[in-house]
Amino acid sequence: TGHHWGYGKEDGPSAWHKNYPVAQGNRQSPIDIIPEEATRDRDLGPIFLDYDRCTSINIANNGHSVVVEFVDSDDRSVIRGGPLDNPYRLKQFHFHWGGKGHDGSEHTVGGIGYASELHLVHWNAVKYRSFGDAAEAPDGLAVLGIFLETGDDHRWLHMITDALFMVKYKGSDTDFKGFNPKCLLPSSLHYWTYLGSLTTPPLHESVTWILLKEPIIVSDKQLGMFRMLLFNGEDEDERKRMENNFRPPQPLKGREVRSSN
Ligand SMILES: NS(=O)(=O)N=C1NCCCN1
Ligand SMILES: [Zn+2]
Repeated sequence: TGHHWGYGKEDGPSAWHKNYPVAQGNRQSPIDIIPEEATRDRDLGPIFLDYDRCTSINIANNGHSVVVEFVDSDDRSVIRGGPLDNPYRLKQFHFHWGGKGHDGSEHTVGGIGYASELHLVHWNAVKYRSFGDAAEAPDGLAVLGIFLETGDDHRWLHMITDALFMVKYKGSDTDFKGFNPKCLLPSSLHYWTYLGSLTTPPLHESVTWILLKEPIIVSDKQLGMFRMLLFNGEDEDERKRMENNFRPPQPLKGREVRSSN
């Protein structure tokens, strides 16, 4: 029942438009960011991440990615400033990655991909009464995107990779308390921003994207741990390694990309 979608040949990004026609809309994500074409906007101030009182709940394998969920029943952890008119509440973060030795980011920069991309998903609880309602509104969501580049071990990512064996199969989840995603931020909060969409079905055109220019560095070994996750559930015969769970860049359709100062 329902629309099953994935990242394979038959159910992957090129087929999503059949069940989700907005896939061919005018503000789809991800996109290729061309730095020299981005507008430096003097009115675009800094973003603020007030995560110090965030409350993580669990880590889960939803069959598409690995997701860490947060308590979002009050404004304990929000992103504000920059292009945003309201504070947006942190709801969850998840990753997209490639196969061994292959890039797996969703956004690209000057046509170049990164090894992986971290998405911190926030919703506008000032204007909307639930994440679901916000997800269907043009100013409902704000997703902070952080690129991951391979190099040295990331000193805090092990807190996540150490938990991945507990969520190997689709539909599995385990407690994951006391994790503050502030430890996954690069040193600079300079960013690009543009109006786009969710990069997975239902592909709602409700996201103000904020992409940090500076990537974080993680090791090949740490990234390899994500590839031990499986797309399939424990009850299914076929084992499908979770990798290449990214949508490729979509047409810009005349949109402006702005750059922070
Ligand atoms: N990759 S994405 O744009 O964040 N897509 C999402 N879809 C479902 C809800 C959370 N985010
Ligand atoms: Zn995502």
